[in-house]
Amino acid sequence: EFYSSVDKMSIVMDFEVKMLENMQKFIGKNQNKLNYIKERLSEYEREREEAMGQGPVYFENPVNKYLLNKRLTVDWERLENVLQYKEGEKTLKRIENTIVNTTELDGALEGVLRLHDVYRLNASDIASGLLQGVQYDVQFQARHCFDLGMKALDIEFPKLAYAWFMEALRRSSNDENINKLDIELAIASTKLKLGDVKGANATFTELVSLHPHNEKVAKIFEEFAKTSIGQPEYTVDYSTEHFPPPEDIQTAPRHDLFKFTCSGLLKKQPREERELRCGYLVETHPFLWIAPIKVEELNHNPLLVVFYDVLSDKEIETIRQLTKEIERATVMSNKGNIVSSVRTSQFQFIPVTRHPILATVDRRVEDMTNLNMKCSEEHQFANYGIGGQYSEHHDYFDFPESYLTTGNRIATVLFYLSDVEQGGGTAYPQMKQLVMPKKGAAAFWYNLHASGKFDVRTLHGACPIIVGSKWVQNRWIREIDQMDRRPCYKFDDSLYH
Ligand SMILES: O=C(O)CCC(=O)C(=O)O
Ligand SMILES: [Fe+2]
Repeated sequence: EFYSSVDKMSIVMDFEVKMLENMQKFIGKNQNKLNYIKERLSEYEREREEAMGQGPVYFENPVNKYLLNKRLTVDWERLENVLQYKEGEKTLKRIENTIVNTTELDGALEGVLRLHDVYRLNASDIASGLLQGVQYDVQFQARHCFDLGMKALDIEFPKLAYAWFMEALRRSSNDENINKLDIELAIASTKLKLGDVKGANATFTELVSLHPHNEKVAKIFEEFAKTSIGQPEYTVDYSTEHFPPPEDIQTAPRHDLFKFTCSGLLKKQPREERELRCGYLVETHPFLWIAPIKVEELNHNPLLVVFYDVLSDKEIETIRQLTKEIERATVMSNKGNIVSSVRTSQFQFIPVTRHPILATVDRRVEDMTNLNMKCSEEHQFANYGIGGQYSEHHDYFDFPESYLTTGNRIATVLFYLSDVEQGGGTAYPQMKQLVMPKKGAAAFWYNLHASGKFDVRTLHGACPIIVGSKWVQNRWIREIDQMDRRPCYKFDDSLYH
C-alpha cells in the first residue's frame, strides 16, 4: 500500500527553496576561499618574478631574503590552513538535513510504475508526457527511464522494467548522465528475468563481441552463463507491456480485479445497468420535499448509491480549513523528521465537536441514509497525491475487539471533497463499478448484510491518482442504535447472495 499527498508536496517545495539558499551560501563561502587563494598566488608569483628578474643580487638585500623565508614558512602555514579549512561545512550539513530521504524518491518512482501498471499505459507515452490521451508538458530523460526500469526490477515488474530500459535506450543519445552499455546490460538481464533465456543470451553475446575488453561486460556475462543453466525457457511477447487479462476475467486474483476496475477493463455490461435507477430522495425527512437529494444507484445488490450536491463548495472550504489547521499542528510537533511528516499523516480523524460544520455533515448523512449517527466514528479525512492509492479492502473489521462496544461498521458514506483531474476513482471490483470523485458528492453502501454478516462483495479501494489531488471524508456508521432504522434479519441473508 502506498499513499502520497499532493498537499504535503508543498512542504517539500519549501524544503527545496531552503536547499537552494544553502547551496548559494556554500558557493559564496567557497568562492571567497578561492578568491583569497588566488590573490596570494598572484602576490607570490609577482614577488618571485621580481626576484628572478634581479638575479642573485636580489638576495643581497636582507629584506628580500626575509621575504622569501617568510613566504615559505609563516605565509605558507597560513595558506595551508586556509586550503585545509573545509569552508561551508555547516551549510553542507544543513543541505544534508534538508535532502528529502531517498525513500521519497522511491515512493515517487513506485507511483509512476503504479500508474503504468494499473492504467496499462506505455512507457514511451509516459516518458513523453502523454497520460491516458492527455498531453502534459514533461519529458523524461534516459536516466529517468533507466531509474524507473531498475525500480521496476526491484519490485518484481520485469515486463515494465523492459519497457523502461527500451525507452531509456531510445533516449540515451541525448543524455550524458547514463551510458548506453549500462542500459543494454540491463536489457539483457531483464530478458533473463522474464524467462527469455535465448534472447538474453543473444544480447549478451552481442555485447561481448562489441566490447571484447570490457571487464564489466565479461563479468556480467559470466554470471549470466552460470545462473541461466537449467532455467526454463518462456516465450515472451514483447509487443505489449502488460500481461493480458485471463479469458474469464472474473477468475483473476483479487488485486488484479481491482486494477481492472480502475482501468475500465472490468465494468458492467449495459444489460447489467438496466436495473439501476436514479432520482430524488424525499422519504427520509420532510425537509427533503423542499430540497430533495439527487441520488444515483450504481449497484442494486449489494446497494451502492451516489448522492450528488450534498456538500456546497462553501461548506467544503470550511471543512478543508479544519484539516489544514490539524496538519500544521502535526508538522510542528513532528519537527526534525521530514520524511514521516511527508509520508504518514495524510489521514486524520477529527471529532464532531471540533466545529459545527461537522454536525451539519452528520445531519445530512442522517437525511441521506436514514441511519442514526450517534455512534458513528470521528470524521476521517484523507488526501491522496499523484500515484497515491488505497488498495482493495473491506471497511468492516474482522477482529471482534474493534466492534464489541458500538458494533461493526454497518455502512460507509464517502464524501468527495475535491474533483480529480485524472484517475483516482473508487473501484468496487465485485460490483464492477468505478465511482469518479465529484466534489460535493458522496458514495454510500452497507458493509454488512441485514443479518450483520460481513458483505464481502463490498470490496473496494481508491485507484491511483494520475493527475490532481484527491480529498475524501469518511463517515463510518456503526451497528448500535440502528434497530429502528435498519432492522436486523434473524436469518442469515448472506447465504442467499
Ligand atoms: O478514497 C477512496 O476512494 C476510498 C477510501 C476508502 O475506501 C477508505 O478510506 O476506507
Ligand atoms: Fe474503504
